Amino acid sequence: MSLLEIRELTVAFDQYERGLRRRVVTALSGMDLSADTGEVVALVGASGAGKSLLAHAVLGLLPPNAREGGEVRYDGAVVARAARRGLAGREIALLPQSVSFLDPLARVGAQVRRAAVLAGVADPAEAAVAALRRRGLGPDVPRRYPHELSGGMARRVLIAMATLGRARLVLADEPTPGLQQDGARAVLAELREIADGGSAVVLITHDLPGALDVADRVVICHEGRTVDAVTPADFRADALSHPYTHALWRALPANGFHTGEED
Ligand SMILES: Nc1ncnc2c1ncn2[C@@H]1O[C@H](COP(=O)(O)OP(=O)(O)OP(=O)(O)O)[C@@H](O)[C@H]1O
Ligand code: NI
Repeated sequence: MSLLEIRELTVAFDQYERGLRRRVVTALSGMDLSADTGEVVALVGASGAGKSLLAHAVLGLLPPNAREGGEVRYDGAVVARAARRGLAGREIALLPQSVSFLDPLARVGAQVRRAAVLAGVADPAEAAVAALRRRGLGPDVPRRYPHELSGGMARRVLIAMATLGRARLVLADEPTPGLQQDGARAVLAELREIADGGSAVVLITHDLPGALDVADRVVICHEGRTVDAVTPADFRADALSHPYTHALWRALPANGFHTGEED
């Protein structure tokens, strides 16, 4: 049994039109994903396929109008939605896709320190400064507010926050946009190291070549459901059976063909 096992996860949103009429919008219709200690599992799929929703569901972060079905198992047991929030920080670290996860009203230093406290590190203040320094963010950065950061700097702050503890599971939701190519490559290498050090990593990404480089498995989702899971070694035209995965393969730059499906 893997550290994280998601089975047939479904998510539907209740929406109210003109106040009274209720409409149910299905966003996830059956996502399966597992990730074990030592593994990097990539989750790929077009924009809107439901990747971030899956990550948020694991941490019980979906809004109250979201209805959930299926199972999320962590460390061998089904964990109910409300209890999953308690796993955030020390057990599970989220590297959020959007820099809007930063609190606009709090200084960067205070937010990184709070993440260090949640992660249970010995000296949170020292760990926060060290984590920022490690990302090339100098001594003036802790005093800044999020709006005083560039996109790339904000991304590095989020990476610092998600990696300063030793979470058993890291959910990295598109960790590389806004970073230079070298920086992006370094982040993927670091996620690989985190897995090799004994954590499980779920890497949500639009960078399929990057995913094929670092991941042990690539899970492919399409319109709210997982459709395929392949190892990078099997990501070859002659080994792929699912048509959507095949289309992703053809869309790789090396294979010279564009489907227009991906970003
Ligand atoms: N709070 C919400 N209410 C209603 N629908 C939502 C809500 N949050 C997300 N959705 C819908 O769920 C679907 C999946 O969204 P999600 O953000 O998980 O996609 P994604 O695969 O992460 O896309 P991207 O690659 O662009 O980040 C989208 O159609 C989105 O509009
Ligand atoms: Ni997303």
